[in-house]
Amino acid sequence: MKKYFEIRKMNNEQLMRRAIALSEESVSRGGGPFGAVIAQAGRIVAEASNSVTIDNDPTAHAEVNCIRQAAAHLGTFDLSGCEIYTSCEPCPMCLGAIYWARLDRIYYANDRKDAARIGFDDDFIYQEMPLNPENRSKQMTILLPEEAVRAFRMWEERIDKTAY
Ligand SMILES: Nc1nc2[nH]cnc2c(=O)[nH]1
Repeated sequence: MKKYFEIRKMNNEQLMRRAIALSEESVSRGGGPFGAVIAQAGRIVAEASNSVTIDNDPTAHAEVNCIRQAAAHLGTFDLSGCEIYTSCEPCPMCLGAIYWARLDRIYYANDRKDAARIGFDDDFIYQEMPLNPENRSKQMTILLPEEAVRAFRMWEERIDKTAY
């Protein structure tokens, strides 16, 4: 479904207020209390809220949903030149997605501690990140790297690839 956004240029506070409004609408609909917008030179190109419980998708955070919409809307996986406004500091998954999308800048309102206070694991996952894998609560086991390396070699050797 194609969405048409306002062509009005908005300032940082207006864009964040839109993200916050989306977070409130989300709670009213039974979703998580998170909203995000992506803008290009102050003009909204995508907006989304958290839909984890609505879509049964644990990755459906507001920022990830918003990145997917912006990329679809602009027809590119490279969102450089765009900025994200999110009602809460991105969790590590969303921060990774923001880096992968090459977004220029992040604005956020609530932070990871605020999210922890209402029961979300954002801060816990941030605490796990710098730990050595053997000290994390999630076990990680290396398996068959000598077989998996074949695809990496194929990629390295391919001359007409689309790098990202
Ligand atoms: N920033 C952010 N943190 C979350 N924690 C759980 N869901 C979300 C989300 O959609 N956004």
